[in-house]
Amino acid sequence: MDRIARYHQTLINDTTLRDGEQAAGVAFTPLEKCEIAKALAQAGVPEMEIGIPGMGEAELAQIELITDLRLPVRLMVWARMCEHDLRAALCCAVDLLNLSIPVSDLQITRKLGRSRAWVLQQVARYVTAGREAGYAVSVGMEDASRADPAFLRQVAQAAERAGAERVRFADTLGVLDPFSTYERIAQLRSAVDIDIEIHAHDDLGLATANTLAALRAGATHANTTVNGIGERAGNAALEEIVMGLRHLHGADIGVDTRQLPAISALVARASGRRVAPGKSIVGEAVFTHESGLHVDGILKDPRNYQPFDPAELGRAHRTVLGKHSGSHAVRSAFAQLGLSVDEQQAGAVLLRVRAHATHHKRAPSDEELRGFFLEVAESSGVLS
Ligand SMILES: CC(=O)SCCNC(=O)CCNC(=O)[C@H](O)C(C)(C)COP(=O)(O)OP(=O)(O)OC[C@H]1O[C@@H](n2cnc3c(N)ncnc32)[C@H](O)[C@@H]1OP(=O)(O)O
Ligand SMILES: O=C(O)CCC(=O)C(=O)O
Repeated sequence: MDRIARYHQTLINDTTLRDGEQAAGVAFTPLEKCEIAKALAQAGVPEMEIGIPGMGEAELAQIELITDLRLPVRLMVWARMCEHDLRAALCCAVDLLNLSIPVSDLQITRKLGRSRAWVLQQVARYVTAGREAGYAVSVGMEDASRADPAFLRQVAQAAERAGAERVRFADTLGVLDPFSTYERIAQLRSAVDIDIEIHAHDDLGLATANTLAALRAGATHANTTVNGIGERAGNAALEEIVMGLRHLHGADIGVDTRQLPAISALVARASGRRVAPGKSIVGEAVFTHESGLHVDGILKDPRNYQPFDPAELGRAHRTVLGKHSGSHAVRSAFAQLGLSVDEQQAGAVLLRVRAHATHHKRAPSDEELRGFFLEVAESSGVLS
């Protein structure tokens, strides 16, 4: 299959409701979980990881509320490869079990106190058990990025032999870059025929870049979270992956991007994690322009300073006046207020705008701009 055709098959598995909720201090109410699941489904996200059954009754009840919604999406739950978690997971009416096991020598020995041979046995045993119970199974390879690549291949092959439909390559600590991600996923791709999901963390700010690199190398699924929330620095952001695939890889994966800002706001409210103004795609300020040359360019043709059309997100460009404004911006701002200023007056207003911005650290209001206009007009004798 050619590269473009493959990207069009890329599927999002959104884990806002599992890894997203693992962000320290985040705890969704059952209603919030349902609202987020509904919003994601409505936007066309095809698959979601919705919780951890092994956490007990309350989490199981929340999972059931979501499965009862009968959303047109595949649902997954996360479980360790142990009897306790498997038993709990088998209570869930979901399509997919993600059965997780650490695969780096460090975590196998220092966390589990086990051996590689034990890991391979667990994979065969738990994948078989999940399949026999009638579920599709993904094997979550925790800390895959720090694992010996040869052993990782063995784990993935054991998963495939036992009937798993997918392996999840977890860069648990966000320690890869796009080049190393590409190599690791390409190696895995040549070792198994089953689906490969990339789960990238953002500790070095590379989760989105690494996810896109993994997809280019042959991963079929991308694990994302809304606003990139998740453990520590978080995960690859849903909105970045969807827009990145569209604009960098020419692949539209069927997610309605106009719904992303509202979903971002919903998750920000429910998680208590505010979205930074400059957060790509969904940040409040990412289509707001102040700098003189940029505003001049935008006014002449928005494409001069437009990585993509904000209308794709149901958003629009906005210009504001501030310390870095130029005369075209000033004259345009006044024209919008129905006031006309000449070149010289624009220069005089600009000095006031700069002083105002430095002092108040915000753009002047319309009222304040009218005040500047009057001051400048008076001092230039227009109103005398
Ligand atoms: C990288 C990731 O994000 S993986 C997802 C992690 N998510 C979470 O931890 C959030 C939810 N977690 C929880 O609610 C709880 O931690 C539970 C319910 C999963 C487990 O709780 P508890 O049993 O009380 O113990 P605790 O949280 O300390 O778990 C540690 C145990 O799990 C074991 N363990 C860790 N990962 C695995 C695994 N993939 N397979 C089997 N056992 C595992 C540890 O070795 C340790 O076992 P030990 O007691 O024999 O030393
Ligand atoms: O094992 C998995 O499914 C991945 C778990 C996870 O969240 C991680 O490793 O960061």
